[in-house]
Amino acid sequence: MKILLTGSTGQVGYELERSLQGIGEVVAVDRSRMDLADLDQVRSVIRAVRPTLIVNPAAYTAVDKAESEPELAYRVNAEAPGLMAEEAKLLGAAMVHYSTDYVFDGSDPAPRVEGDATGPLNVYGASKLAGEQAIAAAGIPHLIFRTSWVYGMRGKNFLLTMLRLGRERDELRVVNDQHGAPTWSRTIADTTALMLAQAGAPDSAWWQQHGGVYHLSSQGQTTWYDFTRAILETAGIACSVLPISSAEYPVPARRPAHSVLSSARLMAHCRLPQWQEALRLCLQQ
Ligand SMILES: NC(=O)C1=CN([C@@H]2O[C@H](COP(=O)(O)OP(=O)(O)OC[C@H]3O[C@@H](n4cnc5c(N)ncnc54)[C@H](OP(=O)(O)O)[C@@H]3O)[C@@H](O)[C@H]2O)C=CC1
Ligand SMILES: Cc1cn([C@H]2C[C@H](O)[C@@H](COP(=O)(O)OP(=O)(O)O[C@H]3O[C@@H](C)C(=O)[C@@H](O)[C@H]3O)O2)c(=O)[nH]c1=O
Ligand SMILES: [Mg+2]
Repeated sequence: MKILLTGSTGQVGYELERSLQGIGEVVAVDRSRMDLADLDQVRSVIRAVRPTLIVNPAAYTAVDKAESEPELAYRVNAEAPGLMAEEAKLLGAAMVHYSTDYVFDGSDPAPRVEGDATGPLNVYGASKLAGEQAIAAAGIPHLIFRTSWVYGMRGKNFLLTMLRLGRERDELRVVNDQHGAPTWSRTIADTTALMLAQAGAPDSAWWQQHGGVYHLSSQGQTTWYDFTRAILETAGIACSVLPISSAEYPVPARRPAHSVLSSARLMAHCRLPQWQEALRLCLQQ
């Protein structure tokens, strides 16, 4: 199996490059080789590589910036994945894609299941939802993993931000009214590989039976405030943390209050760690 992997410089893409080695021959392309904002380039790279499987963790992930760059966010998060799916169809290839808890409006505190009504509150979430819909519309074998609050020891993420700020400052103010599940990039990559090992080639019956959208998050839930406390405590950093409301932390994009995902569908296939366990393992690296 020949795998075209995008976004290999990102948190999830970096881990995938390693996790997918056992699944097939990985052709990793970064932005310099395939810019998702350049749809002609996306098409020509896919036609040159001729993959059996496209794995697409590349995305426009700057949630606040997206509010002032909606066109670019939609091109990268919706049009490019839609085009990848159309090209996959021509090749008889399958596609793995990633989406977000921010497709939900967060009004319901109960964990969201895959079929629940969506209602993104911000441009990023809306553009990611449009990407999901474009892939589904192509009618190809596909897996879309919706994950949440991704962190790891590289790239830009909340964990690294808090480790830095916690060392620099005496006190942090962190929102305590947004609920979700922090998810380690390695959990996402390893789970992807596990599912692909079960799935087999794009023409196998597995895709018909088990394809579609899956929620993929750590188990349990927390708030950004409690996550920060756990990060600092686990890393042994002394810094006081003050819980605040979202209103006290003004930013351009609205975030959902409750975006906990139920990963029950996925857990019929594999195990997912508690968020505290994954955090501990990540910080041990
Ligand atoms: N980060 C999070 O908290 C969450 C992420 N997700 C989803 O998970 C997936 C993986 O996210 P994650 O790894 O965290 O994202 P990162 O922000 O860590 O990485 C994004 C990747 O996309 C690449 N990229 C961005 N714009 C372009 C472009 N125009 N052309 C080519 N490549 C581009 C980046 O390249 P470069 O290094 O050149 O910028 C980088 O490799 C995404 O689909 C995201 O929407 C879902 C929930 C939470
Ligand atoms: C740095 C900082 C942030 N915050 C708040 C802002 C925000 O509400 C929350 C988290 O900050 P972030 O900017 O990391 O959050 P955000 O960029 O919204 O993270 C999201 O990214 C996208 C890509 C996703 O798909 C989501 O699942 C989610 O992970 O913490 C504080 O309250 N205090 C602080 O000192
Ligand atoms: Mg962010």
